[in-house]
Amino acid sequence: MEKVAIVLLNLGGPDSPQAVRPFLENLFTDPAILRVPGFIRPWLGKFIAWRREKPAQENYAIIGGRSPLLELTVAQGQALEGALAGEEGREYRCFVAMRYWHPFSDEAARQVKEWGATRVLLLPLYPQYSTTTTGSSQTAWDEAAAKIGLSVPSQTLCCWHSDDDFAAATAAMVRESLRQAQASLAPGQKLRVLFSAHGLPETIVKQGDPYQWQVEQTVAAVVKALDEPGLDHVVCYQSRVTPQKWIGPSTEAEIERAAAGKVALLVCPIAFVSEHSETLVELDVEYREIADHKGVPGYFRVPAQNSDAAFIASLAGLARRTLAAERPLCSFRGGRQCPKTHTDCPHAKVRAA
Ligand SMILES: C=CC1=C(C)c2cc3[nH]c(cc4nc(cc5[nH]c(cc1n2)c(C)c5CCC(=O)O)C(CCC(=O)O)=C4C)c(C)c3C=C
Ligand SMILES: [Fe+2]
Ligand SMILES: [Fe+2]
Repeated sequence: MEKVAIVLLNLGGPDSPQAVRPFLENLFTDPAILRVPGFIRPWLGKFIAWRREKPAQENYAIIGGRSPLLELTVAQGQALEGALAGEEGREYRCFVAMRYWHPFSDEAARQVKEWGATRVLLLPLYPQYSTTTTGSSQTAWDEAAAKIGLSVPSQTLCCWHSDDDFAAATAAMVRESLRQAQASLAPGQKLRVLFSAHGLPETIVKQGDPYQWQVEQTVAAVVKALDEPGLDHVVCYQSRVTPQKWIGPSTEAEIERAAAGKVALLVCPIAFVSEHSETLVELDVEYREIADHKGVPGYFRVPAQNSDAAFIASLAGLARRTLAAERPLCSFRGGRQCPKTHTDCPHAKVRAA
């Protein structure tokens, strides 16, 4: 019997107000996030975390003082186990490895070893590859696996930005939200879909990160699956947290543009597949307030995928095809071949500057 451990890689989030500061310290001392010389990073990272603690705590306070990410990721794992169950000769078990808060990679690697996995599939819950997310998690996993002495064959499902089934599952959710939004708007009211992705400092994209290009591929695939001729839509970026220039247009700028044009908005989070502080607070509270204040004639949001059955089925298909090597395998396996630019991956392309 083959025992396949599917390790869900995710960001993690604080589980109490006291955890916000150490969570932020873990995030801002990650070399994939804070790209400054190593001797400055611990000091600068801790300083930025100290500065960010209060606003972040205030955000988490709105959703009960903690991130919902762990529960939602565990539920996705259970649903995925259900979708993969019953295969002859193979048993699947899902594990969760968070990058910046518990359970960390070494906790997950220990569990995988104890379970007696004969094979590992790393499944990042980020549809698009970024050196700051999947790349960073892969590095952390490799270090943890080496430390724990877990040495079974391992594959990484590095990115799935334009997978047909993922795009169809997302499009079905957008279609349902479009229908609800249109039903509550006055006849003839113009509506635009904002596909809002987490932003990234522009320098990181210039260094070869394929994230922005992959976000655009996701949006193109979802719009194609939606099949709504003439759909007014735009890709934009939210959650800027450092003073550098981040990729744009920003979601806030798009809200202002919609207000000026008297266009209603349906906002669809496109780079993260669970609800979290940036959907529940930034999109649902902060941006909604801006939209109301500026006079946007309607503001709606598409829910995140969470454990939506069609979405989970798309992950199951991706996992099966990757294990069977039917899906073009990314050269980014084991974190050794293209950890920096990821450019030699067959399904990653750096966006032209
Ligand atoms: C330079 C800083 C950051 C980069 C680069 C970055 C990239 C990045 N992040 C996500 C997804 C999430 N990030 C989340 C929280 C979060 N991210 C940063 C900073 C950067 N992220 C901070 C400081 C925080 C903490 C919250 C805050 O201070 O406001 C989350 C939410 C986690 C939760 O709610 O539990 C997600 C999700 C992506 C996809 C990405 C790059 C592509
Ligand atoms: Fe982030
Ligand atoms: Fe890839």
